[in-house]
Amino acid sequence: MAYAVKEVFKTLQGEGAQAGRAAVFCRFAGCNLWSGREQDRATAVCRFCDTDFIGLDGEGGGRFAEAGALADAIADCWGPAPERRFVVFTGGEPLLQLDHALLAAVRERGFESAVETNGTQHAPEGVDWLCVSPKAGTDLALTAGDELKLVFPQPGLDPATLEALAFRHFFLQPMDGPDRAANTAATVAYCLAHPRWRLSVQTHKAIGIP
Ligand SMILES: C[S@@+](CC[C@H](N)C(=O)[O-])C[C@H]1O[C@@H](n2cnc3c(N)ncnc32)[C@H](O)[C@@H]1O
Ligand SMILES: Nc1nc2[nH]cc(C(=O)O)c2c(=O)[nH]1
Ligand code: SF4
Ligand SMILES: [Mg+2]
Repeated sequence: MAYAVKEVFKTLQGEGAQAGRAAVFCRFAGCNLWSGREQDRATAVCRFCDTDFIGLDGEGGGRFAEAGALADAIADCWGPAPERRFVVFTGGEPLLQLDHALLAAVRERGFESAVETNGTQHAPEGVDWLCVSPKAGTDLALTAGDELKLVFPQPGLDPATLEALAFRHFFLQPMDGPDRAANTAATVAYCLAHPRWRLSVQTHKAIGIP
């Protein structure tokens, strides 16, 4: 299996329950809910995406012919530190490409793995930390995992409809964009009124790191 990767970079996980933890981010190219082209945004299923996931031209990006080669690139990006090795597979939609061979290859190199997914695709066995971020107008294939992280507010997707799902953590993350300040205030108010939900701030944006 070959992998199309936009970028591989090391930073701190900015979001959710693992926020603050050093991680290599492997960002796969492509998504099933938006082409990634600005001219298609208004008609896409997912219209608020904050990410460039088109092409292979980012830092550390490229086409990797097999799992071992991509896992080597991830390990090189992490560097020599032996403890708490952590890779976050994201995109684009990582579950269009992530497979058992790649999960096994990063585990062999000492990594815990996490996935950031829109939840519309099934996940291979062996993901250590599954973060599902549902999108309005889609059907969830993944209804269990470690954290559910809903971008808020999304017209047509009431958080209450997700509360019965089998996740350990329930986060609301303010939708970034022109209305970020108002969306943050609305998210704070929702968490205060519905304590099942916790606020996830995109801390990397707040402090200006990738
Ligand atoms: C770029 S997505 C890639 C992974 C996957 N396609 C997904 O949607 O979960 C990574 C995370 O950023 C979130 N996200 C995307 N655009 C956002 C925005 N404008 N404001 C806040 N979070 C956003 C997504 O919901 C997801 O949790
Ligand atoms: N620092 C940092 N944390 C993140 N957590 C999820 C991200 C993503 O784009 O999937 C992301 C990202 O792009 N940067
Ligand atoms: S599903 Fe994820 S990667 Fe795809 S457009 Fe939406 S936020 Fe971006
Ligand atoms: Mg991001």
